[in-house]
Amino acid sequence: MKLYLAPLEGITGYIYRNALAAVFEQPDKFFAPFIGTSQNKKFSNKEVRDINPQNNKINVLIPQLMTKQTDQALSAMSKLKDYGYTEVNINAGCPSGTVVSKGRGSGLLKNLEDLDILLDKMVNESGMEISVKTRIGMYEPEEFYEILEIYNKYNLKELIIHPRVREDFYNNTPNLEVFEYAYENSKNKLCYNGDVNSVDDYNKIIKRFPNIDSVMIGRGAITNPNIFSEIRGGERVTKEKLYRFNEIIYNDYKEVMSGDRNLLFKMKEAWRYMSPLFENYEKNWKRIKKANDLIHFNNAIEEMFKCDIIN
Ligand SMILES: Cc1cc2nc3c(=O)[nH]c(=O)nc-3n(C[C@H](O)[C@H](O)[C@H](O)COP(=O)(O)O)c2cc1C
Repeated sequence: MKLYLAPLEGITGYIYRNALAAVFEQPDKFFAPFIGTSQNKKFSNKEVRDINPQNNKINVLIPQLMTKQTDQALSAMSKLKDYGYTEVNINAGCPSGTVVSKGRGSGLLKNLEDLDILLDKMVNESGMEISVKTRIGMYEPEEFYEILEIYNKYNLKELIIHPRVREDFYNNTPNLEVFEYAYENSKNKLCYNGDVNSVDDYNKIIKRFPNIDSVMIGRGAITNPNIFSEIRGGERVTKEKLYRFNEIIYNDYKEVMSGDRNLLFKMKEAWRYMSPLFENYEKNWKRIKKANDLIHFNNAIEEMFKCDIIN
């Protein structure tokens, strides 16, 4: 079973990915947070930094496009090819209002004719392999039956399913019945994504769906970046490794970010997820959240590291 790190915009950029790979066992693939397309678009400096292979000291990176327009998609793909990429992932899952209103992300699932045309061009004219990361619909899980018919028309590298509808955002629980329908009817290789936060969660998924090809983990891996190793039978995450990981992202963000405020914001975002790994974390997480300068932040982190890791 292959393991993937999900893309998390604002969190799993190249600095984060490199630190994960330097300290912990790597997943089989990392997916980069989305790049949005637009007319005559040049990649921004930030986007180039993120996907430039020279900046990515990890085994495999798959770039992701947030797109609706075929001409824009093809143009972005040709640039990605110039960086040496042979595979691209399409975002058909993002639930954000500004994205969906433009018919992108999970908004792609509103108009299946357009989705069909987009996939046709990307699969047949780009010369790249295409994978799709999809939700199961906009409003109702039953939408997925028709959506799967579209995906089944194409030879995708893989189909990654986060079995929630757009209206769920991140609420409710993943719909495993609909995933089961995909398991029985997808012509493409399947990857499961959604709420895998522990080795137990992972085992439940692969017990029920033993023939899937891969499992993608997002928030569970941001909370515990050692989760890939633990799933493969490795030891529980240690404080020493987390300490090193924290040090690396702190120093590397510091180098590229302008101003302490941005660095603080970035580090707090990571610790929002990581804090619950520690016993009685609430008090120290509050201190981290409240820290308005780096001295207070670092003191709060030192206090957090005095606590044990939960088992
Ligand atoms: C802060 C945040 C940013 C995300 N950014 C992206 C993104 O850029 N592309 C994408 O396909 N999904 C994105 N997602 C969705 C995740 O990749 C994943 O599908 C979702 O969190 C469910 O998996 P999980 O329960 O393992 O986290 C994002 C989710 C979060 C919480």
